[in-house]
Amino acid sequence: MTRLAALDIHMRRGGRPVLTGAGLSVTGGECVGLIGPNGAGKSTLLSIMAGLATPDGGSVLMDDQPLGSWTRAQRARRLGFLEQGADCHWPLSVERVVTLGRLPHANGWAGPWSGETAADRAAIARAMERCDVTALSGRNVLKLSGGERARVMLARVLAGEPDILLADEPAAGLDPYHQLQVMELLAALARGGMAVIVVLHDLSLALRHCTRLCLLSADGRVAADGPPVPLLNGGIIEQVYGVELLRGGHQGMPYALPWRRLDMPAGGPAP
Ligand SMILES: Nc1ncnc2c1ncn2[C@@H]1O[C@H](COP(=O)(O)OP(=O)(O)OP(=O)(O)O)[C@@H](O)[C@H]1O
Repeated sequence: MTRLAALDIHMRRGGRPVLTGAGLSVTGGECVGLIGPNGAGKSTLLSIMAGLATPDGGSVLMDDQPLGSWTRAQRARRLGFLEQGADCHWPLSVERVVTLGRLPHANGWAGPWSGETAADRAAIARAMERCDVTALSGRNVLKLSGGERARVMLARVLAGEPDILLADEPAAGLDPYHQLQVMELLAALARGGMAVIVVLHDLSLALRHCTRLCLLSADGRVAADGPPVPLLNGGIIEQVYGVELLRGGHQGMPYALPWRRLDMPAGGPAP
């Protein structure tokens, strides 16, 4: 069954149309890469699917029921949303920030850091380990590097053990090791049954780790939606981004590097 679906979404922002009939769905076991140029509406679509923005037209269904028919608490337990550039502005320890991710499960806690159950503590520890932030546990989150903080914010979402994860550029700002680690984690979560949608700008990460790609074009529509390799070979990605891609393969996996803007001469920029 489709776990989360956005159907025929229309949305205006700042007085102009951003999404013009976009649709996207995800089932358990899928890791869907949402790609497209800056401003195409990827974050807007994700926030609509998370129930944080109301579209001008179209609908969002969770388990085939309108998202609005689920209570806030039900949504919070099932839908994990990592917004673009998610951050924490309070001087809390890493462990406390991650613990906040358990709030949707806090049946009558006296406070956010008291009365956690063994299940809460296990989920917090697992999320921290998966995001490689266990060693940072006692550190003030405001004193971490940007990339460390990004991993803590992902751990906070995973601590809630959602069965749908919407992650907006979780690899942005991470070093190559942690980019791979985060993408391997998302792919593994999907293989374990989670429904994952991840916004990405790195096409090689998207090709390698996603089971499907959804390409939004600048006019706010879905230009293509399907398995990564045929999508890449079809040329639509290059057309929508306006770039030539340097394509290759390694160990049976494809990669694609932005090589040349299509509005530049074939030899590239003048020296
Ligand atoms: N609060 C807002 N008010 C006005 N316009 C907005 C607002 N939020 C987003 N927009 C506009 O909506 C369009 C889509 O923005 P969105 O953030 O969804 O794009 P995106 O595809 O995620 O881009 P990026 O790849 O740069 O993150 C952009 O043109 C943006 O300027």
